[in-house]
Amino acid sequence: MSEIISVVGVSKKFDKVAVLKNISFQLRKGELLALLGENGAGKTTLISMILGLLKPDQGSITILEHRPGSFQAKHRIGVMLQSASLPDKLTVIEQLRLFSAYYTHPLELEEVIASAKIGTFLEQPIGVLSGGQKQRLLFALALLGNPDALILDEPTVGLDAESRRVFWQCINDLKSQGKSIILTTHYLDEAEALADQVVLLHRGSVVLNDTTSSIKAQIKYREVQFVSEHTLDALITAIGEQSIQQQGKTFSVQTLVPETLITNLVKHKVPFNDLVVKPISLEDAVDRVSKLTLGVAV
Ligand SMILES: Nc1ncnc2c1ncn2[C@@H]1O[C@H](COP(=O)(O)OP(=O)(O)OP(=O)(O)O)[C@@H](O)[C@H]1O
Repeated sequence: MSEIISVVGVSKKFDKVAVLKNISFQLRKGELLALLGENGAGKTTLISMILGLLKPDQGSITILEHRPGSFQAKHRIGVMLQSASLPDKLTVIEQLRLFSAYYTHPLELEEVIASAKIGTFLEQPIGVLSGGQKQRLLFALALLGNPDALILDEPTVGLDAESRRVFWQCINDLKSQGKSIILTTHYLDEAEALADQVVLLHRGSVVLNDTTSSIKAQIKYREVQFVSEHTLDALITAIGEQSIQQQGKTFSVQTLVPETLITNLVKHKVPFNDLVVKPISLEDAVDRVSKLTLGVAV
C-alpha cells in the first residue's frame, strides 16, 4: 500500500468560524509532503487532527488505515512539535534512554544517534543545548519508535544556515530509508530542497496540491540573471518595463522569453557578463501558481 496518511474532505470550525474547508491530500510511502501556508492558514489544526488530538467536523483521516489517535496509529507515527518541552537537568542520553523505554520495539539508540547526528553532545544536560542541538534531539526522539511516518512541525525554525543544512541531510537520509514525512515550514527553500509534494493552505482551503516538479513545470517563466555596469533606468530603457530585481551589480528578470530579453540587451549595447538562464525557484513558482488559482493577476 503506497498511501501512508490519507486526508479526505476534512472540515473544521471553531466557534462557527470555518478554519479548514474540505481538505484532501495523500502522503505516499517514502515521500515528503510540505504543508505550507501563512500564519493562521490551518496547518496546526490539521496536524492536531492527524495526531488524533482534535476531531474533524466532516471528512476522515486514516493512518495506514487506522484511526488517528488509536494505539496502532500512534505507534506508526513519530512527531516533532514546536511546543515540545524537555527537562533541562536530564542529559541527552538519559532522555533518550527514558523515551526508549516507552516503546516495545524501539530502534537501537546507536542508530537513532547516528540518524539525528547527536553523538557529540550525549552527555550534555538538555538545558545547555544550543537551539540546533535541541531540535536534533527532538528529531531523535521522534525517530525512537521506528515510525513509518513522521510529522515535523517547523523543525528548522530559528536555526542558522549550517544547522539547517545538517537537518536537511538527516531528513533526506530518512526519506531514502523509505520513511514518509509531513513537514510544515515557512521556508520555501526548505520545501524545494526536501519535498516531493506541496500542499498550500490559504485561509483554510487547499489552493495548491501538486508535486514540486509539476508546480515548477506549470510555470514557464525563466529567470535571467546577469552582472552589468548599467543603471536600473538604463536597463529598463533597453528591455522595457519589466520587474527587474537588483542586488548590487547583479540583475535578475523573470520572463517567458529569455531569448528576446537577451537579444534586446545586445541590441541596446548593454554590457553584461556572467549570464545565467535558470528555472524560477519553487518559491516564485508557488507564488505564481497560487495567485493564478486565486485569480490574482501575475
Ligand atoms: N482552539 C482554538 N479555538 C479557536 N480558534 C482556533 C483554535 N485553534 C486555532 N484556531 C484558529 O484557527 C485558525 C488556524 O490556526 P492554526 O494554528 O491551525 O494555523 P497555522 O497555519 O498553524 O498558523 P501558524 O503558521 O501561525 O502556526 C486561526 O485563525 C486560529 O486563530
